[in-house]
Amino acid sequence: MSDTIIIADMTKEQARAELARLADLLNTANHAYHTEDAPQISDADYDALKRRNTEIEARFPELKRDDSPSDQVGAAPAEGFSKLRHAVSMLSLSNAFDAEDVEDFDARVRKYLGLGTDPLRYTAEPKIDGLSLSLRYEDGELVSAATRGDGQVGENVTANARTIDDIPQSVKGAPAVLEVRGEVYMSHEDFKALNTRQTARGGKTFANPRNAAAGSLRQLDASITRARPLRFFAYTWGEISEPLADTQMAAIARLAKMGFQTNPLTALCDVPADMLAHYAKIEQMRSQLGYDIDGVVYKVDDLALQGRLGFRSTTPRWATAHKFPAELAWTRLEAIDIQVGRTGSLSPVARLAPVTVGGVVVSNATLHNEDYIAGRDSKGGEIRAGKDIRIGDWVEVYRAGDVIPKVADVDLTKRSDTSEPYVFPKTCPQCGSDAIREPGDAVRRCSGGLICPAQAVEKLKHFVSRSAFDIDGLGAKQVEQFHADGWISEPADIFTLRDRYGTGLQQLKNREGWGEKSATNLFDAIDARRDIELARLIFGLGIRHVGEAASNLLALHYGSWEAFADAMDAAADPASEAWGDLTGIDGVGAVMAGSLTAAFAQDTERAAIDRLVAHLRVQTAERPDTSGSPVAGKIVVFTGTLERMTRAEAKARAESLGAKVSGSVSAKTDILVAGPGAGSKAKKAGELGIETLDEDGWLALIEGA
Ligand SMILES: NC(=O)c1ccc[n+]([C@@H]2O[C@H](COP(=O)([O-])OP(=O)(O)OC[C@H]3O[C@@H](n4cnc5c(N)ncnc54)[C@H](O)[C@@H]3O)[C@@H](O)[C@H]2O)c1
Ligand SMILES: [Zn+2]
Repeated sequence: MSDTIIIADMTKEQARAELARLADLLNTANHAYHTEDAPQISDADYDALKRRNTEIEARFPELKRDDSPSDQVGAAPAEGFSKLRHAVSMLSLSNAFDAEDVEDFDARVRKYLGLGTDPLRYTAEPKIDGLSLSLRYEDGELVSAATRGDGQVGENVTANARTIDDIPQSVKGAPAVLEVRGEVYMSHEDFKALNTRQTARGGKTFANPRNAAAGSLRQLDASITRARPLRFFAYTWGEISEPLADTQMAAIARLAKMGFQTNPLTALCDVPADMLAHYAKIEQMRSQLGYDIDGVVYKVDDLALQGRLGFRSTTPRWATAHKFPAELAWTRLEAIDIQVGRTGSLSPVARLAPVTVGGVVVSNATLHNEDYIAGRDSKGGEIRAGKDIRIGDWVEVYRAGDVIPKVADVDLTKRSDTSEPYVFPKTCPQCGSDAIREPGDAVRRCSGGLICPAQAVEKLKHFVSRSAFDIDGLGAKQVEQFHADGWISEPADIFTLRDRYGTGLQQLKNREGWGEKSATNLFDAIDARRDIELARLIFGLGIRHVGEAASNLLALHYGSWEAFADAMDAAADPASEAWGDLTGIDGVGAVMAGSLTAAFAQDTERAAIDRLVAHLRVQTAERPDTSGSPVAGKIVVFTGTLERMTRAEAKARAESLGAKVSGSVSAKTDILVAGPGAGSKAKKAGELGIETLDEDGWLALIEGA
């Protein structure tokens, strides 16, 4: 908005045109945010536009439009939902952005009430970044649930609300009519897991937990909402047949007693300084809460005073939202380090002059890969308007949810004339081997394999990780130490540690952090892992593309280490039957198969695997006992969208019940499980007369098995 006119200099005509432009922009933004759950601009930009609109209206009150954005709350209910009219409107909140705004709020309230300097109490509580929901209970039973909509009429989401664990179906000790209001939100952990699941099944991912919560609650099909882990905090109420209490604090305590979740960070404040102190405390805790908040809400505690203060057109006079500054900051990029991963990937990391972003000190940020640094996406398109990132640049850093900070922008006006574009290394900084970028891969990789110390350490860390060998007392830290001291350089070395260093325990015992007991425990824990499940061994090898789920599939398919290793050798020839058998496993594609056979065919890598296996007794993978399972031996195909489990979960569960999961429908197929959007497979199954179930039907079939 660099070319916008300063409000003080505006003519009436310019103001009229500007108000029209802002109404248009804000309308579009509201629709994208509230109706589509997919904002097109940042909240900070939206707030700035809205403020500008208010300021122009304040200077030219006669120009205020009938459809002024200042008089609007949210957006009208979306098509498809039935509508519910709120008995008491659901409004927005006025905003405060700094200490002065908070003091002004207190002064306004006092003036309105004619309180002078008499004591006045407020509550202060986190502003949850989700979407508001109104729950209506009649005689203690939940009868309806509605979103805010435009404040007067919301969307009927009763069936969806019933799927949320935090929302009681019935409450004891409530007034005959009780509308409980609060925020539906999604935790960071659940948000991440949801996006992972969505990616795995090719569904849409969400930009942030708020969008995910809104998109999940506002579903026409409640079974989708059920599959999404939503949560609810109660913080206010609508229509009530009798008062809950005399104060905000006591009313919330009563809701908590009825079984609603209420926020534990709610505090009573006697003066604005207390409010600011609580704000600072909450801001400090923000990154550890596990869910998104975007500010602190202050409310007059005395409900009689709330009643006297009442409402403006879109906001109560007795409350305000003190917003956190955007989680953005500018700082200097001091260096770019290259980290080498387990599979040799070279990952650039920005080393930053330390800066506080949203209450947390940040000194590193990810730069993803060389294209990202150059200002391009993986398809060669421009990002950041094509601006590249150079050492010495001033960069804008942001945090989204609780993930690693990222670099959003570069300030070219502060770039030094002598700076040069960053040259991404073409050799591995750890071992000097060529770093190669395969066509179609965004990542450059070290070709050094096991001679690369960085890859070796990462491989060792992976080897001892939870889903692999999971050796008690041998975590990432110990592995790094042992590797740095030359005690271990490959997994096989772990199993000779006792022979090499255990005599008298002198050496290990003398190391920092180790005593005789912990040393003995470590050796024993290592010995206990000489008996290992085939799936853990396959996963522990750390072969690229071969994850935990695939390792389980491979173990079940081949049964024993010998059979597996022989098959990998034979499958080196893509014309072989073994290759066909390998790629025929549902869940193993050609890319994974290629990666597996290459690892076995590569001499040094193969030798290291053989050295490891020589120390192990690999258990044969037992097919689970499936006698009595209704689907044992059946060939099952999944198609369409599954809403209550991921495809991988569905497959794993079916296999654990003795079914064979196949990727395509044929005359041999016994059951087709078809979710919404099932296409040709469902049609074919119909033609072949194959039993077809929906997801619920399938779950009912295997229930209790
Ligand atoms: N990026 C965009 O395009 C876009 C568009 C529209 C709105 N927005 C954003 O949405 C917000 C404006 O929407 P709004 O009208 O809902 O105002 P708001 O979010 O600033 O405040 C009102 C809402 O706060 C919520 N809330 C959370 N915790 C609360 C608590 N403890 N007590 C009381 N209320 C609590 C309630 O849902 C209430 O409806 C702004 O943050 C704005 O940036 C962004
Ligand atoms: Zn290397």
